Amino acid sequence: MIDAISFKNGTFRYLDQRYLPLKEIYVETQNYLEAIEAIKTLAVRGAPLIGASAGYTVMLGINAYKGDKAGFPAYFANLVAEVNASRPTAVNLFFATRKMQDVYDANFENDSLEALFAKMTDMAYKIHNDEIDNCDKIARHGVELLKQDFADVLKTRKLNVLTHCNTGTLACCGIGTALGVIRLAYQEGLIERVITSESRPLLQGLRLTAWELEHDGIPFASISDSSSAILMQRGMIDFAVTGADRITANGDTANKIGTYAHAISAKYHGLPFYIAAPVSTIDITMSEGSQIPIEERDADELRKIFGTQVATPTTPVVNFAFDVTPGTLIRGIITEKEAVVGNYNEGLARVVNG
Ligand SMILES: CSC[C@H]1O[C@H](OP(=O)(O)O)[C@H](O)[C@@H]1O
Repeated sequence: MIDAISFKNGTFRYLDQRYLPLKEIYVETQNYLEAIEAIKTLAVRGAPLIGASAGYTVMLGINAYKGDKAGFPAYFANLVAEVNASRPTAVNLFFATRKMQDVYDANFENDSLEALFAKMTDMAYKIHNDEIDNCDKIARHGVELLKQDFADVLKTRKLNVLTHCNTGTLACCGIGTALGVIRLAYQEGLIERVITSESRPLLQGLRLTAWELEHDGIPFASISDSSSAILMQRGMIDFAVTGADRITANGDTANKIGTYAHAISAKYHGLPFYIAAPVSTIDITMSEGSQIPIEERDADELRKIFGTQVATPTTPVVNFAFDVTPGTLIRGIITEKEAVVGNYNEGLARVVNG
């Protein structure tokens, strides 16, 4: 499996995804500010991977602390605030720093700093390992839902699936969320071909998902984001499944920009649209999607294509990195605990609190 991130002997190591698929460049750092920059610049990206990286980033910051116990609370509070400020939409980041905060809250008073840091290190590894395990469970629940929804079609043929952005090992630590469902479905003979939309402007689909599928030998074709409607119209797509960065209590889902357009087109063509995501992506403190902070990124991400100027430097740009798909457009939200089909307020509360 691709080694997207790891943490060993106080060093955070990551595959810099900005250079994929043409170059595989690994970076090692013990500096938490460098790790934060890697998250900000999408050198490491993908909601579950951002969460795992945030846990390790907190560990880098803790390991750099040279003061006494009395000074640690203020240092730790600032460290968590800096990590939380790296990217606003993927709730997994805040889920991870919350888990590290919980270990601090439960143990700071009675533990030495050394004992506390050992427990926080364990938590950082747990966050990462849990996301790896979650992918396998999500994949299983997703395949069972596909077998249920396409029972008749699967008697005579395999399915063609659209996915957006990258939700594989590069984004999720394990086999992936949406791409994990696709990988297992392919292994079990359900999938004919994967359609990967390029995911402008940073091309996570064209660069990263294509690289992972090519690596696996799974049949696929890449398309421009605006091509999904004609492929649906021509019967070249049977369903779509994507990941998520934040899912609110009613099932509204923030994901890579372009997801909403695919979901509208799927609805128009009568095709099911699924979301695959771990429970760490569900934020039931938010009742609906309009509350989700949507990251706006630098205008040059559109004006340039990987360093090549394609628009004038003064071209006005609106560059939302995510959009929100209403739960009403989503057939099912597939988590590691179960696939929630409709009635999201009740079902998502069940998987979060259960
Ligand atoms: C399962 S990864 C979730 C999510 O993260 C990606 O965003 P980014 O590449 O900006 O980190 C994309 O929205 C994926 O679907």
